[in-house]
Amino acid sequence: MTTDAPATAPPSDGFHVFDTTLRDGAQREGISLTVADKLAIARLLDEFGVGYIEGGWPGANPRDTEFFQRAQREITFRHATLVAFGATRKAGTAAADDPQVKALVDSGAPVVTIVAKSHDRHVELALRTTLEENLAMVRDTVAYLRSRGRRVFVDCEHFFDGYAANPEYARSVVAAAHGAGAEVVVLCDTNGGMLPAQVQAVVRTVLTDTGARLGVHAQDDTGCAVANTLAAVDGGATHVQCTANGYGERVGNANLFPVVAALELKYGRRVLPEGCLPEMTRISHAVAAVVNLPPATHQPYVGVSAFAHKAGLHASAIKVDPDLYQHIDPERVGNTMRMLVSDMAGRASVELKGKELGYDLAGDRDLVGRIVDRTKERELQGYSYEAADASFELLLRDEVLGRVRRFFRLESWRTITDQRADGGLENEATVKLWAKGTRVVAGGEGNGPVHALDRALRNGLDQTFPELARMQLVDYKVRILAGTQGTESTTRVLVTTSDGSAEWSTVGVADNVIAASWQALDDAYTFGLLRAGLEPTD
Ligand SMILES: CC(=O)SCCNC(=O)CCNC(=O)[C@H](O)C(C)(C)COP(=O)(O)OP(=O)(O)OC[C@H]1O[C@@H](n2cnc3c(N)ncnc32)[C@H](O)[C@@H]1OP(=O)(O)O
Ligand SMILES: CC(=O)C(=O)O
Repeated sequence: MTTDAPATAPPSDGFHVFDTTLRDGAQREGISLTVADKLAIARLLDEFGVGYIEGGWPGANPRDTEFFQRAQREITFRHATLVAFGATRKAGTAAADDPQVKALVDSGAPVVTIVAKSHDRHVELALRTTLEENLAMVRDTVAYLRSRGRRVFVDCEHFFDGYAANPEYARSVVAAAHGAGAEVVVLCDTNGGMLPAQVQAVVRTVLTDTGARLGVHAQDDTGCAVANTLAAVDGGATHVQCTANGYGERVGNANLFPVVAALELKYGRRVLPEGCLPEMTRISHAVAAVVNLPPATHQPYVGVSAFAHKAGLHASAIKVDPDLYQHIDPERVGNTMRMLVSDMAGRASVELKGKELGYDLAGDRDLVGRIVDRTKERELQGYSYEAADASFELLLRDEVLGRVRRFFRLESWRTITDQRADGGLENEATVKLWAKGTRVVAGGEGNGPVHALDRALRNGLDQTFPELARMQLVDYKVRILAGTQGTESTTRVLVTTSDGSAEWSTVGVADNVIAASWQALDDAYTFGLLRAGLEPTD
């Protein structure tokens, strides 16, 4: 991939999806990527089918320099071209003598993006040079990189603010870059303060005035980065710079996923290779896992809540046709529709949820009505079934069967916490249970009373149900529901359990946190045993 030979440009009508997660995305507070992380993200973005991956700023730090060396050795890109980012030469030096520019060539990346000042005030205050010298810096750097066989994109920093202050100068920077051989001149809303109508108008005018191929790079400080990116496309831009999940400096950048989905599904523009769009949800979540941030649940298109329906009225229409309350079929972006059951549910919500869980409730109005009523009663007591699918499934199952069937029944539990004089705490629990007709008494110790209770329960049941060994609690949340009553408040406990191949969530509600935890644990293991294919005997 390393080359000093002339690079081949893509077809002139080829729209560019340019990803800068590894450069601008990494500028987000809280993200710190290793080289291995960057390689993993580059692979994911290539799988997703973006055209360009800006990998970082070679020469600015050893990590980015190493990334370019390793990416070209270790990754066979199927769709993407690797891009190195840097700046125009320093004022008063030749581009060939500027170590920063040399590092861009040495990176071996076939495409280089250079950031250039296009706002006169920035040239004078930040660069501390003349307007004419800045134009020369742009021309020289582009021409030098072209002479070394690189395709060049120029990011005009603060373009829209600069255009508002001095349109003639901002335009002259675009013309200088274009004239020197830049393939795309990217108009940047660096401070993120623009609104869509402004962006569209400026892009359209600059396109007419300069004839340069234009791109857009929008920061999200007004919450309009995606809209501004699409407005630029409306104005004639054919290159969009985005980041996965909108990661980026300050509040972030234009989010790659809604931008690409809008271009493909709303504009009808093919910007990804065939078959890549349905990978979108998986890729978004996988990138979040690598950067070690939780995936945003309410992110458009790819969030777990993007197609989750809670209101009963919505469900009743969705039962007839999902299109009535969804702007697209979620499968087109690899997501799924989900029904949430809560006290806002109606019969249709329960029927659809039942179907999702494998129960055909259609045609039994009384049964569905009983499930709705029971759900609403329990929600009033503090249960929350939208976050506890497994507990809802047990409730539904009990109603369908007309009675409660379980693998084990509680006789009693007890926990003891000892505070020792040396400050240490000891927690013990005892459970008395009935399972398969046998009375079981078991104890357990733990680093808290709930942990001890969980251990006691498992100690009591592990001989009878060896399947429990595969299950473990992966999350435990407590919420106090009636805050005004202080320590007498009702407590809701949500537990998430995993058997290594799936996770499920259960809920318990009681005045006492340990009693609420017991209910959630009871549901968790009951559901797990059902999932393992066992039938309750009791
Ligand atoms: C809008 C954006 O997000 S652009 C991307 C910004 N990304 C980053 O800054 C991350 C990586 N940056 C770095 O590692 C460092 O800032 C480096 C290595 C690039 C430079 O570090 P230093 O040499 O110590 O300089 P420092 O960061 O203090 O200042 C930047 C210098 O670049 C100059 N500069 C800023 N923009 C440009 C430009 N478009 N063209 C040329 N020079 C520029 C500044 O005037 C300043 O020059 P000076 O050193 O003569 O004062
Ligand atoms: C180039 C860039 O990151 C910006 O102008 O915001």
